[in-house]
Amino acid sequence: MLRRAAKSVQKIAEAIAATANCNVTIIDSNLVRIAGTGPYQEKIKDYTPEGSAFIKVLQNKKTIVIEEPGEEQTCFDCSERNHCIETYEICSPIIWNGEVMGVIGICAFDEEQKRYLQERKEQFLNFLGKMSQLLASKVGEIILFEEIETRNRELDAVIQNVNQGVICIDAQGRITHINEKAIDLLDLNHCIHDIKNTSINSIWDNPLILKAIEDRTDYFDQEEYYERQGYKKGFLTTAKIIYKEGNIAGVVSTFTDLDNIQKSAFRLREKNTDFTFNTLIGVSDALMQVKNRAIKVANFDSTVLIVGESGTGKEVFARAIHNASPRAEYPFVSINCSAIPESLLESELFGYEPGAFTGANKKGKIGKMELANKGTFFLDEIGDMPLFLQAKLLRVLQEKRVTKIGGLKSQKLDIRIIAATNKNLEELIEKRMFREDLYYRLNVIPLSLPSLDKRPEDVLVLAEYFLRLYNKRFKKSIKGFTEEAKDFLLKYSWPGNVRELENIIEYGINFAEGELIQLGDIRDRFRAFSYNQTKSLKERVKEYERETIEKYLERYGWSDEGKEKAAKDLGISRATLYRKLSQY
Ligand SMILES: Nc1ncnc2c1ncn2[C@@H]1O[C@H](COP(=O)(O)OP(=O)(O)OP(=O)(O)O)[C@@H](O)[C@H]1O
Repeated sequence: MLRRAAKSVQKIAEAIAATANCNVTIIDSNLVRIAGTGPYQEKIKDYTPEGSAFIKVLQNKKTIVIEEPGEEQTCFDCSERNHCIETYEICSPIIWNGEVMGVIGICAFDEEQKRYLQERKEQFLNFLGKMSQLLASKVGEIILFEEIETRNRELDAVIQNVNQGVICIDAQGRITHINEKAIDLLDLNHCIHDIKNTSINSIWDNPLILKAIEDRTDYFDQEEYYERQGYKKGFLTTAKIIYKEGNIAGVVSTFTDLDNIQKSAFRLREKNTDFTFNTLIGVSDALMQVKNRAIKVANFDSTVLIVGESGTGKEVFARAIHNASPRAEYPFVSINCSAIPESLLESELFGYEPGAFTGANKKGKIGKMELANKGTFFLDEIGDMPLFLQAKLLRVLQEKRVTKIGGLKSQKLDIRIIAATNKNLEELIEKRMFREDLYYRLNVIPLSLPSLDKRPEDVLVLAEYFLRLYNKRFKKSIKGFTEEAKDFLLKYSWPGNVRELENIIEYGINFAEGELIQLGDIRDRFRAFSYNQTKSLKERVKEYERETIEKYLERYGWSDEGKEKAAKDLGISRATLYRKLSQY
């Protein structure tokens, strides 16, 4: 420690030497001479003689006075005993935090100096004790300062390298720290004046960091919008107040680009459901025609309305369109209008401000439409949207702005809309259950997905595709299907379309024991096929489906939770279950 403060230690040694009119030497706890005056100056950095009195001072943490150097017992072990040039010496330990960090020695080299020290021995003992304390605290201070400097540099490196904007202000709102990322995010790169020490107000109108001071409250993950000279950006901000003795000393604010959060949230969420036109399987003309149309429209922002029976692939088409569009880097957010209770659908779509209604989350909520900003918003089962929301949705689509429930300010929206339904919207319009104006707004590019029974060429191609998919997922290596099983798959009417086919292949892979999936491995899934000969296949499947759903709901209960469990066990989405419930 003494070595780290060597320059200051030498200065203190010289000051003591001048006062005492003698020479001074200071050694550290490793017996290395750190400072010295007179003959000891040239011995700085050398080790002190072996067995010298310094070792005893270090060991015993006590001052030693050597009246007759070389003659006293203290000197008997010293390697320099016979060549000692000193005539008198006082050695005192330097103690810091209870540890000896070194020894300070005042030495006389002639009789005059000896007498001078001897006569003022008590005074010098006292003086040396004080000097040791001073030295210890000085060294401690230097080391503390060095450590603070190192921590500051580390902190600065962290602040500069985090992928978030960081701004620190003092209690008066003056910027004390701002990192490069913040400068980038706030578009301040071309600012000529130094931003540090200026008021935050001069670059940011009404920022959350100042609100934290006003409200004496920390803010966590708040949405905030920055606007300056035509440049606009949305952030997710956290502001933390720093207190000193109960008073606000400053605030540290960290903020992240809302766009990036959406992108990464989207990446995390969507990783496993990355559908592209390449993963849209099918060779039939009927499918290829819609696929080609979809590929053509993917590049443009036009609204798409996908119509098709349940399980025909409406959602995968929507995802493929999104992934092939310039919006692919941004979120694909979907909402199923029939799976969410009417009362919640509005807040799911538009979000709400803090305290908008009783029972609402205190922090408010971002609506799904806003979450989809810059990306694609998929409105599934649009035919099930209640009329009052249809009117609101229409307004949002017309104005391209959304207002949260309980909010006053509207937010600009840049989203592409893809809607889907398995209902006949024209019929719903006639029954006054769907707004005609909304229908025309959505039906810009209609895509009609053919049901699987209209494209038998796709059945085996899809079956092979799902076989590969689930082989990989379940680490199996089933090679294919027996002729009998293939024949059966081709004859079946597929009321549940591709989803049903997928479920059956997954089921078959679970039960197959040989290299090929046999009819016996999957027949159980078509139990309706084997009885009630007077009914058509479709009717029998429906009957079986109804019975199965009923059985599961009897088991789990008809509550929302029960329905969720039943849907999970049955391998269908909650939306499909609700639809089937109303159908049956
Ligand atoms: N052409 C296809 N290629 C590969 N997989 C497909 C295809 N069509 C549908 N699927 C699969 O079938 C299942 C059902 O598809 P999807 O959910 O898109 O249907 P949907 O029409 O939206 O159904 P619902 O109306 O019930 O919501 C999904 O697991 C999907 O992966």
